[in-house]
Amino acid sequence: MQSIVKALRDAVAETAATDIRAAFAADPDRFSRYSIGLGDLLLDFSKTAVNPKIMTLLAEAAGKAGVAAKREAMFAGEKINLTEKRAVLHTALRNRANTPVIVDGADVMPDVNAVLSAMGAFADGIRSGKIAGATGKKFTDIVNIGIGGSDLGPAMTTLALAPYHDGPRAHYVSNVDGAHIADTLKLLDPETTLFIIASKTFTTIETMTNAKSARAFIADKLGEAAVGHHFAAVSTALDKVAAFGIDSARVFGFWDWVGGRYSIWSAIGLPLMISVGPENFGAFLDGAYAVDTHFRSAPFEKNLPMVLGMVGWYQRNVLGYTSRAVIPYDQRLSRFAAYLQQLDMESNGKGVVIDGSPVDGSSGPVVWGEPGTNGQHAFFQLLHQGTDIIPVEFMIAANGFEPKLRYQHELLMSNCLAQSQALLKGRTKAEAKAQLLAQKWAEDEAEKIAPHRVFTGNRPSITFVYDRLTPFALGRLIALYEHRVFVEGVMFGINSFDQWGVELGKELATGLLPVVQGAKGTEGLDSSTAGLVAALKGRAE
Ligand SMILES: O=P(O)(O)OC[C@H]1O[C@H](O)[C@H](O)[C@@H](O)[C@@H]1O
Repeated sequence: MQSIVKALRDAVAETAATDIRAAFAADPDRFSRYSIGLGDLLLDFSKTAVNPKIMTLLAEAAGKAGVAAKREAMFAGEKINLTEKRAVLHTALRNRANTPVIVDGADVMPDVNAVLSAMGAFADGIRSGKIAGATGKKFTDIVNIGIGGSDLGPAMTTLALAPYHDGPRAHYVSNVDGAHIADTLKLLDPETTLFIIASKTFTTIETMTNAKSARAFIADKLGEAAVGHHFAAVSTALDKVAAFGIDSARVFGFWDWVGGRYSIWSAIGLPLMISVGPENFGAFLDGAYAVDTHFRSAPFEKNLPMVLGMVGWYQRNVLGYTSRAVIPYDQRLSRFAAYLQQLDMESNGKGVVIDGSPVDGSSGPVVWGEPGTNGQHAFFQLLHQGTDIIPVEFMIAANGFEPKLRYQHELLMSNCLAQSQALLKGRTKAEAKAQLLAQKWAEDEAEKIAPHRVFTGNRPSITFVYDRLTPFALGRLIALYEHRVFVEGVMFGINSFDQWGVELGKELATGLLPVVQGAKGTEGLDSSTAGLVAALKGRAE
């Protein structure tokens, strides 16, 4: 891969690829050349440092790394998650064609369909009031207790699809900090609250601890016998769920071939389904399926996940950009960056390639972001004038859900476009000075102040445009990013589907609990950790 990285670096230098402004000036067709679509979704990557030579080399790099063959291995259920010896089949969960998907000699689709229809029946029952609380009252609130992949997906999507929300209110408790569950329960009536305990492993300490607090909330107010009416669970570990005491009729399973951060399409999506109804949940799956089909069939230069992934890899590994900002101009996508942080950074933040040797070059970038326009009034300063180049990914719908507030949507759209335009265009010192002079600044002062008002420009961005944030559009957007992570992971040569990097901290926390509780001393700890334990103890009331 290093030879192609070198070829790309040479091409960047020879073609002055990072002078994106000049590329626009030289080519009036640049937008149509470097924007591609899928249905109403448009991906404009013309404001990145690509040109014909770079695109040819990126296609060659993808070919050399075997991206297409590895993609097919994933879809076919091969055990590409080698360190956990598992298949990677979140795509089977939205395989709307229902074609067989074989794992260990058996088709997984009958099980996938059975869980989906059980979820649908349960969601309908909760929504209609047919399934009610212990005192016969209809559920007005559901509380999902989960963390990581068992929280971020449903929490992000429930917020994103608020206009479709006609079921009970949905709340999400994830943090082991008692403040989270306490603040949530304060608002709720136990008689009308349903808890969904979501955990792939059903061992995660945060979730198990919050689940016990929720259990006490019901048992204390309504009695032990009421507990069964107020709990449901989602997990791959059905034996552990049974041990917790949740009735098997209210347990929705999934499988070890669904990674936590890829599980929104599984029963982990139950709170979303209860919120927006099974039909809208189906449309959400349809959107993802449309991307799956496209990813497998579209030619490289028209393939959205391929292009997004290869441009991302190029920006990270060839151009050396260390982070990327995801800025939806869509308030309802305000948790999208948090969701992508797990999807991308837990998948591609790795130090070794598949054979265990160190990554040659870089692996995944830091992913971060906040919705626009808010980000503009906070950290955009650094995006425009900071010393690091940070590629930005904008997203904007042509239509909101508030026709009476169309003017606000027009402001939103113009701000989104203005930001990518400003990043590209910049402002020269001469322009800055001329502006100051026009504002009647003295010549010598204008000369001194002008550098502060210079924008280098040529800062890359990608923009997504879509009709409206429907369930279908949301499913499509998430699946697009999932496959982008896949493409980049193949290019980095890593296993995107394990997460060993989260384990050490968990092990150490288990060891530190008795120290924090005072049952064990601080001997053997480094002096910082021992000092911090003492500082906390010294302040405990
Ligand atoms: O669903 P669970 O088994 O409770 O896991 C919840 C989360 O915690 C783990 O530490 C992993 O890092 C995540 O990938 C996972 O989504």
